[in-house]
Amino acid sequence: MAMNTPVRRPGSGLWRALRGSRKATAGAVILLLFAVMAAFPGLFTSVRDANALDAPRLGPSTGHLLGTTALGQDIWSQLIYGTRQSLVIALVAGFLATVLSVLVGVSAAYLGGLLDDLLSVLINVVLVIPAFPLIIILAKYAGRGSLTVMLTVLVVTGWSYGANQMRAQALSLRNRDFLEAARVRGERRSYIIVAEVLPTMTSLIVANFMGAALYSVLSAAGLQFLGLGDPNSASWGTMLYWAQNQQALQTGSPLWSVAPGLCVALLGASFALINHAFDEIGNPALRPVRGRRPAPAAAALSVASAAPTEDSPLLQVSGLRVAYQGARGPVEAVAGVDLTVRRGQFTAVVGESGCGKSTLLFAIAGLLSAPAAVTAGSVLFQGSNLVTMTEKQLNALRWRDYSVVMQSAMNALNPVRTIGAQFRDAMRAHGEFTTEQVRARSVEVLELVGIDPTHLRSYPHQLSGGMRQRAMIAMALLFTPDLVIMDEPTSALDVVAQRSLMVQIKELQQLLGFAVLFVTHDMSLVRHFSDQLLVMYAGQVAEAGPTRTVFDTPAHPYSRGLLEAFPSARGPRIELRGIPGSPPDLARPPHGCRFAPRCPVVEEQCREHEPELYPVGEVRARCLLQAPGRRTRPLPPVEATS
Ligand SMILES: Nc1ncnc2c1ncn2[C@@H]1O[C@H](COP(=O)(O)OP(=O)(O)OP(=O)(O)O)[C@@H](O)[C@H]1O
Repeated sequence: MAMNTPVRRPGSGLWRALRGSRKATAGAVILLLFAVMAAFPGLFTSVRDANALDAPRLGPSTGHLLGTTALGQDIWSQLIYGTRQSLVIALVAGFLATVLSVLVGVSAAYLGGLLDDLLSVLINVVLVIPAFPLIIILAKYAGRGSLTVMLTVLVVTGWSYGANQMRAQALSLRNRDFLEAARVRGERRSYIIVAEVLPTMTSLIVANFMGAALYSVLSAAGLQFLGLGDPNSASWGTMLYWAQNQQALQTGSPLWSVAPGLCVALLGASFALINHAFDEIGNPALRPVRGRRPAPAAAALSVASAAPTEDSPLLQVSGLRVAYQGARGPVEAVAGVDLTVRRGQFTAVVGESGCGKSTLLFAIAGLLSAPAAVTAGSVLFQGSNLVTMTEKQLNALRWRDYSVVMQSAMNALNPVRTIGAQFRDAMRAHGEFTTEQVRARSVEVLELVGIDPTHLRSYPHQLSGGMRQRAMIAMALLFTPDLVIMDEPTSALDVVAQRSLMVQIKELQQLLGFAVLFVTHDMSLVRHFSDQLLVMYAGQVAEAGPTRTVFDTPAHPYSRGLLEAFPSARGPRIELRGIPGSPPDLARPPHGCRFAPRCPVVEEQCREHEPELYPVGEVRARCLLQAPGRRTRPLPPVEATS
């Protein structure tokens, strides 16, 4: 079963996020004020009848705060009494349109098949019809004046946009592990939709309600202004209609027009603000993140780019340090890593969870986002320092010269776009290509990874996990880059699919000649595929060297511990031991050797002195037992892998 990133469940987190949002607070305050006005108009005006007459066209005074209309009605009172109808239209039409959106969108996505096709066509047809002319026609022929007709018209024209969003969201949820688990548990379909799917869509549903309410308040005011509502009703739109009818602006009564217009705008703004706040909570990509690509530290900037020569390495990482700024101070997840990758070389980075592998990869790919930042060191790729590049410069290189394959293809592929459309986007982001060129290249790379090109028309959920990951690899090869960076691309697959994908990556690498930087916590996976191995522990390189040598004669007790933690398919049976304890808290790494608290061969000196990377034959190991001038004691070969 595929492991996917967790889905936001509603709960205290959602409300905490809302309380912290200035947009949501401002919107809620305005909405609350209008709600109080609608419920208790007597608190705001002493006039009991908004149609009571006084002298016409009076200016603002203490008796008539905003003056009077052409008939002599008090404008302020009309405004207060008009709040109720405008708010009721917004809330009722918004609610009904949202219910319809959820029903259609979620049913289409979850039930699939012919029903999905039919409902999708319906949604798209309603979406492309220009809404306002349709509203005018419907309102005119359905009968002018009735509030029920107005509400019906607003709901009929206002549900389709939301339904499209609901369908997309439900589609992306459909294959999530927790829904799969609910199906396996034998839960009924309707129960899964109500109890499992809908709660995860809370923020989207509320955002949609706010959007539909905004649409209703503006459309209702527009219809009433055009005279398609009840001209005797108390509402802001009707006030606008009469003000326009009696030429308020031209006859010296501007407040008659401006005041209801302002109220419509304010109520609309309150819905828009809350809507946007929910959008930001549901979609973190919308949040304004300052320092999304953090400025590199001065130490990093000081490393100049070097002109590449014939035999200079493809990638040269030197003294790289990356820290996450947390509430308890910085957490150094990458603490001075050196790494060299040559053209066509397969380099594997291994280590336990939390030792800094992914952070290292993200730093190399220029994909770090706040609170992580490179604090020192350089990443020379083809001679240019990626650390000091701007986002624009990185974008020009990324995908053309180096590409990145993420851990879970289900999350990296857009669930509502076909594979072909996503390939096309990736190509067109890097140059001008005709439709034929895009198609030809897409077919070519899909065939390279062994997927039938007809799947260019498939959506991600129509492919198996292995096929999705292969499609991601095909996308990474669109421009035949020199380096492909892979972050545990096989972790969501079963062992058979894992092995077949690894074989395929190796074959492609040999065919096309690109280098691979591959992160995994499973050493056995890369044994037969990688040329060099980088064993990471607590943000540092524990051991680095040719894969074969590290497997045969590990020079660091941690490498040895990792090797002893998995069984060998061949060779004698041995007891699997693993490594006792867990990696240290990187906010407070231990003094001396970071591995000392777990090391089976620890000595007193290890707790006092921090080891460097010492050369041991073909490899380098960060172990004081291997330090020149100290005791050199190669660890015995690991039986299980011999
Ligand atoms: N957002 C964050 N804020 C603070 N610290 C973080 C954050 N993300 C990661 N870290 C720290 O960085 C360390 C390294 O994390 P990283 O994800 O790079 O490890 P990893 O080896 O790739 O683990 P895994 O195999 O589980 O992905 C973690 O142990 C944690 O202390």
